[in-house]
Amino acid sequence: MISARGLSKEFTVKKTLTAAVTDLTIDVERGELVAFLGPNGAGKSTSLRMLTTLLPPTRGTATVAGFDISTQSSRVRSRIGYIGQGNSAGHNHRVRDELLNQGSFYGMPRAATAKRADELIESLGLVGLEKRPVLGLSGGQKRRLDIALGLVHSPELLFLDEPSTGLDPQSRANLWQHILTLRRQHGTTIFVTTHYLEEADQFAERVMVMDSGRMIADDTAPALKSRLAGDVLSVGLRSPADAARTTELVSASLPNARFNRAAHDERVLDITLERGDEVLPRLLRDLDAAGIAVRTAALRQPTLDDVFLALTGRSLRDDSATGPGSPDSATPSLENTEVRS
Ligand SMILES: Nc1ncnc2c1ncn2[C@@H]1O[C@H](COP(=O)(O)OP(=O)(O)OP(=O)(O)O)[C@@H](O)[C@H]1O
Repeated sequence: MISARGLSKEFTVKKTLTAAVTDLTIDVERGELVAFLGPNGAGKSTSLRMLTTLLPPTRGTATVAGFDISTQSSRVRSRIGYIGQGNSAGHNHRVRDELLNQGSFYGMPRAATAKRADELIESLGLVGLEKRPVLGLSGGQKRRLDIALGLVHSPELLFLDEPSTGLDPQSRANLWQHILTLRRQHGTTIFVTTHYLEEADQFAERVMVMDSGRMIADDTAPALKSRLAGDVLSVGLRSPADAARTTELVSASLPNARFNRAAHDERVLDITLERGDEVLPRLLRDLDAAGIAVRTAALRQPTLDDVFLALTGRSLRDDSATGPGSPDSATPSLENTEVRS
């Protein structure tokens, strides 16, 4: 469904060159659900915009749904759905009319559009809201309408750029249920960017991780976790100095262990290691013998954030903490900047 080779995009703003995406080479099979992860500014949206023909690549090639993104862009567009960040602006059009308009935009016959609109209203939980102006929808309802709009022309492939950002946990869970149902019913290939690692872990069968414009991992979540991240032993100590002594002591006996201070509390040390369950009792004895008091100790299975930490030495969670749309997020402020590519 997607085959990209060396896809790259550079922007020049005020004579400064930004390599937003460098050498993106991926293959996505029909029916796959792929989560595309990365911190703010990693190049996820730019990749999506190239694959959806919205942005011409600086270098490289790609075919999407069987057609070349550069030379056959209208054929690509007619076969894909793209739901960008914050698609449905608040306006007075009614939900069902929006869907009908979208159908005519794609040149669909009116009767077929009406049938499709009603199917989508049903399957995306918008029944009862058909005549409601878009302005009057909740955040979760708007996102579901966005997805319905992206699906009117029955695309084989759906690109979703951070569909659940800004939604409360319940609406996020609900949105994902709809996405999964669509996929089950129609076999739609789904390519989704998200800041929520748990979502990628739980729902995607394949995870791609991007950092600084480059793809740094591409596998199933369990494979990435077992290959790149060990168990994480989180030890709560009395002081940052005790955390430093613990780091020294543990690294002497476990040279492969990796250490990370919790961002929220300098006294909490996360130790990434293998066979944490076997190591924990011995480690507690050693710390006790060294006179280091342990306040708390918890062992957990690795997460995708641990994978990112292992790959880059940074936490994806910390990088993403600002979230899109926040003052610290570079991309939205550039959205209207004129650029030369
Ligand atoms: N239109 C543009 N003009 C100039 N630079 C841009 C433009 N769009 C993106 N960039 C830059 O390209 C890099 C990648 O941005 P991109 O939006 O693709 O990242 P992202 O991973 O989608 O981030 P986010 O998670 O915040 O949406 C960033 O350094 C960004 O500032």
